[in-house]
Amino acid sequence: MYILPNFLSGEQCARLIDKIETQHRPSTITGYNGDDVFRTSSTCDLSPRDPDAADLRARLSALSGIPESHAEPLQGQRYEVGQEFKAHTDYFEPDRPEFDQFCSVAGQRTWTYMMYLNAVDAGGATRFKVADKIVQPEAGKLICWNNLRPDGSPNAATLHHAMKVRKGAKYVLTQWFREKPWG
Ligand SMILES: O=C(O)CCC(=O)C(=O)O
Ligand SMILES: [Fe+2]
Repeated sequence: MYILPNFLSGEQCARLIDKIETQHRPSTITGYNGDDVFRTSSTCDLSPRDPDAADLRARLSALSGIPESHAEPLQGQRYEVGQEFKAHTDYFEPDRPEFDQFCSVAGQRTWTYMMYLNAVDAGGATRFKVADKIVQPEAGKLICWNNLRPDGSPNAATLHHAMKVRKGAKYVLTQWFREKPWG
């Protein structure tokens, strides 16, 4: 895992928080596991034509060396007090029925690039249980990791939990990349 503080400017963070605030829907998960409170946050789908989304896609592509065409649409997440996303991985489980539906065109998710847009008053850290690492939200901080091992198999050590916000709100932006071009 890599961490890059101050990847986004304060102005860009504020502008993106505004966009998430004006447009968000309840978050979903790709494989229902019977837990209705597994992911309680809201999600904002940013248009690929949004100037900030386009700028970040280009910057993250340059940083990662992954072609822009492999980028999923940029997503914002918003957590209120008590909201969380329990321990999960970002790759799609190869043995689950939804695998073909989600991976048939663009393939598996490879790298996750996640940007924190604000510091949270209390709570809201991202805990990597297997890697035994806790990352604290900080405005503009980028964290990234590869969801796959060198041989292309899913890396279970990327398991992570967006812990409950205890005070204030939390906003993040996530850019996921795929093995093949998106759409
Ligand atoms: O909000 C976080 O700290 C993590 C979010 C996350 O893991 C996800 O959206 O896949
Ligand atoms: Fe995640």
